[in-house]
Amino acid sequence: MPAISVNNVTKRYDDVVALDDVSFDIPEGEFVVILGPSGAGKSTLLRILNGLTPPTDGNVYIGDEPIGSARSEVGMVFQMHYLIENMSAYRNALTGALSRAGLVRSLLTWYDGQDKRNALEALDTVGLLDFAEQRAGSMSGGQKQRVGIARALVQNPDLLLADEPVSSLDPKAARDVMSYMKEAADERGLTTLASLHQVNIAREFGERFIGVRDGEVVFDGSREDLTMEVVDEIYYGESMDDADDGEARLGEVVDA
Ligand SMILES: Nc1ncnc2c1ncn2[C@@H]1O[C@H](COP(=O)(O)OP(=O)(O)OP(=O)(O)O)[C@@H](O)[C@H]1O
Repeated sequence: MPAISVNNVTKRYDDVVALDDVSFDIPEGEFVVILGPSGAGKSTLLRILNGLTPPTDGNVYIGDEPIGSARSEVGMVFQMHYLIENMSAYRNALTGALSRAGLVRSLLTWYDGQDKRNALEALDTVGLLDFAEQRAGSMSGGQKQRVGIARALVQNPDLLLADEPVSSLDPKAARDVMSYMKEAADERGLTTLASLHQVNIAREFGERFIGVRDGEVVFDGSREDLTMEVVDEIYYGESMDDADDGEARLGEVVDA
């Protein structure tokens, strides 16, 4: 059984078709990168997988459960990390446990010993155990994003979703964050979907690539298949050979 099954999903916002009859399966433990230009539908797809947005048509299964009943199994890392700046990295990571806690425990923000061990282990996974007591607000962008990953891991998800997790970071910090995320996914056998704009970083860490353009899946393949021509097709809707100006526009995307 695939870890994720997306079946004929369409999402309309009034007359905007954000996703148009999208289908794919993802086997357990695969690390998938979603590529596509601004407005292609990447965030919409991740929000549907997280149960935050219902599809207009079609359905999504996480394992054998339809999405909606499986939200706490899904951890999410956002572009804006949404950390509580005046709390320590450890306290922020710990809040990941609340998504699985009952209402009363959540309201009392009461954590048990296992939650605390999980938070420390997750901080260790992202290389921040020595910074556990540091205030999140005083951390670098890359460190904050790693705390965001730790918080998602504390949720003990089966599926990790990341919506442009490194787009606000410089290339070195972006690589660091992606390698911690990949390591965490490998260690824990997590199925992962990350949308990324930096094609070179995507190629380094992705095992499979799904290209989305105008709400449709226009590419689904391996690193070997993700040629410069394919990247241009995903981002510009035409191959380099067909481009009017013939400039190496992939460079714009790679350096973005
Ligand atoms: N809540 C909403 N209401 C109306 N239209 C929306 C809403 N959310 C997304 N859209 C539209 O759906 C389309 C897909 O948007 P989406 O945010 O999924 O794209 P994206 O690929 O994630 O873009 P970006 O890379 O800029 O984040 C766009 O045309 C967008 O304007």
